[in-house]
Amino acid sequence: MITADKRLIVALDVNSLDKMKQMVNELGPSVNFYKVGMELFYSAGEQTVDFLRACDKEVFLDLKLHDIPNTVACSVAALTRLGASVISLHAAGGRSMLAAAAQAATEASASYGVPRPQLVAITALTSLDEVEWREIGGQLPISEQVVKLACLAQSAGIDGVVASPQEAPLIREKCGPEFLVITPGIRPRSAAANDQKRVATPADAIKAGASRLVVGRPITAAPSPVQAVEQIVKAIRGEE
Ligand SMILES: O=c1ccn([C@@H]2O[C@H](COP(=O)(O)O)[C@@H](O)[C@H]2O)c(=O)[nH]1
Repeated sequence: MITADKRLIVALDVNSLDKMKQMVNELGPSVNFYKVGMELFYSAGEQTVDFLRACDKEVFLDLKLHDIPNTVACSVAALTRLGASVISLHAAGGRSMLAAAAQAATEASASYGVPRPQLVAITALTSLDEVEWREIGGQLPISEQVVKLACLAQSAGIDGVVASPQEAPLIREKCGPEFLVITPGIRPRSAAANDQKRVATPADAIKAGASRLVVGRPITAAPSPVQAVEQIVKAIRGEE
């Protein structure tokens, strides 16, 4: 079995604690970073994070917070207590919301005695193409808006963004090497795109400057999830 690579985050998009445990046990030591999203968190709650932390796995809590500054800041404080390494919120919430969230993460981690989670801002969902983007009022091309939101998030004290690998080079150029760029929309050549529109292969995403890749169905729906992980990790390491 291949050694785990922290650049791969597996999305646990299932609807029960049992299904989550089954996948985590099946993948064993080949994966050390998991994403808990809305489906799993709303189905099974905090126990999901507790289980993963007890297994010594890192957690990206992808709840995509988007509300007024006070509500998001209080939610970040509550989630910080759970011990996730990364928490997401929407860049479109604006500068005040982003700054309040960053401050809440710092204060809550100190008061709960847990490491400060990294906050990442959702830019434009990878399921959107230019047509749907314009339909919701997008004025700039997606890539320009993504970079604009990344710069806004960075200047408000946010640690990184979630974006498509297609925008990663532009974000790197503007936001520098330390800024976290997490990319979903990852599809190995043989995998179906499903509902994703702005996609790239694992190798191309790394070359484009992604810090971490989020991969769900190409692993969790594969005939052998372990083999799928092995292939993706090899691609991340440039060994394919
Ligand atoms: O823009 C975004 C933000 C988040 N996601 C999440 O990533 C995974 C992708 O799953 P796949 O099965 O590999 O498509 C999923 O949990 C989304 O909620 C995203 O896809 N795009």
